[in-house]
Amino acid sequence: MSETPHEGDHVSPPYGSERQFQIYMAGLQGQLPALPLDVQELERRAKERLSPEAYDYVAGGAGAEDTMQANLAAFQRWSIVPRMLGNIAQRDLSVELLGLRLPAPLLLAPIGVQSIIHPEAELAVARAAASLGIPFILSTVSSYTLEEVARAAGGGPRWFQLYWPADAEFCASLVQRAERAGYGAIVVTLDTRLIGWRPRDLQRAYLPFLQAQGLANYLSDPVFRRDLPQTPEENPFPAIQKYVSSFGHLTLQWEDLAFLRQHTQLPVLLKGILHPDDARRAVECGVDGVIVSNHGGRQVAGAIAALEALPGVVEAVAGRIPVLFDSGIRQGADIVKAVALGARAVLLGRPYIWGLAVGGEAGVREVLQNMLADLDLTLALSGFVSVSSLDRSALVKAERA
Ligand SMILES: Cc1cc2nc3c(=O)[nH]c(=O)nc-3n(C[C@H](O)[C@H](O)[C@H](O)COP(=O)(O)O)c2cc1C
Ligand SMILES: O=C(O)C(=O)c1ccccc1
Repeated sequence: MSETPHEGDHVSPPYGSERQFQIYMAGLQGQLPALPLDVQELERRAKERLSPEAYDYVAGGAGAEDTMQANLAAFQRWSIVPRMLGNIAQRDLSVELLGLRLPAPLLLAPIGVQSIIHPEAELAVARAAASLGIPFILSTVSSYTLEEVARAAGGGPRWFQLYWPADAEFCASLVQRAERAGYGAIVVTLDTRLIGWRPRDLQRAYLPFLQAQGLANYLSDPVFRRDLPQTPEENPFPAIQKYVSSFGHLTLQWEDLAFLRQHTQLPVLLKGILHPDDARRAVECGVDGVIVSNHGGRQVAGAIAALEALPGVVEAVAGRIPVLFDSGIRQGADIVKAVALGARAVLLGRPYIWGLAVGGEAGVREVLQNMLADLDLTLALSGFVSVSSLDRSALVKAERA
């Protein structure tokens, strides 16, 4: 089994200017980038490849999708104020996170049921991430088992996202499998104990896991399988039924987090924190990190934009544990802004799924390489040589709406 990398042996991404140069030089040989660099254009290309229901499932959000849009708009309300004439020859995008040194303040967000996007699904994503030393967070509802995905990742860093099931013994089984398979942290997603009101999916009556998609970690689990009247191979419906009825653990409360500590040695992070009081509560519970996120606007229509929630959470946590961020990261400047507002690192969501749809493993890698290059150049041109030197002084609140 693979070891997760330790401090010091991270893969350094090449400078953004090197990637730029490669792209221009390849162009002289008549070879243009395989994927659109513009993320909206990339999404349009993905839409052409995907079934309408799979596209809408990924692209859509809760209610009138106002929070999903607000996530992007919030980045426009902060502006970088670049500084000139620093020495920017030597640059370092790396950050320390829970004992790991990451090549950049970037991880891949957990996204479920990727087999609706591409047959290689999470395996392709794991390989692409590992090739760059970027950690990925595997969803509980993955299309391949967490053990299969771990093998695909080789020695690449990986975390496991937990949808905490109602059955405690099954919950323990999942986290222990993740620990054995070399996942380096457990990310407990708190914002999706029920699925949000998503008009696009409801209009099509589309729920991927009702077609037994995304159940790999359930069907491969001895505890989950134990009391089924028939094996899932004989008849998938009892398993689907059991999955649906136990998915959201609606009576779970803060006190129950101690249960995880008793069943795993791994660091625990809470994903979906938006309120400063919840952030304080998380610190009091002894968790190792929080992720500010509104699930890409897929859960509570009308919820606060994730970036708007970030400063309040950072203040409440007061440096005691790392604060991560997702929901709306689309370009290098967005990472700069989130880090300047106090995020240790960010999670990339939908954009890598568009890369997967258009180009499989190579598509994901290209999206990541472009993101890293864009981040490096944006940082350097703003006058910074390291991610760790970014702070609020890099930003002003924009005048425009
Ligand atoms: C299609 C889709 C499936 C997702 N599945 C999961 C999941 O299984 N577990 C989870 O914690 N978050 C899940 N998320 C939320 C992402 O981890 C992340 O919070 C979100 O995509 C960030 O928003 P953005 O993609 O707009 O940047 C999913 C998001 C999408 C778009
Ligand atoms: O669709 C989602 O956002 C999500 O998190 C999810 C929840 C359950 C199963 C698959 C994905």
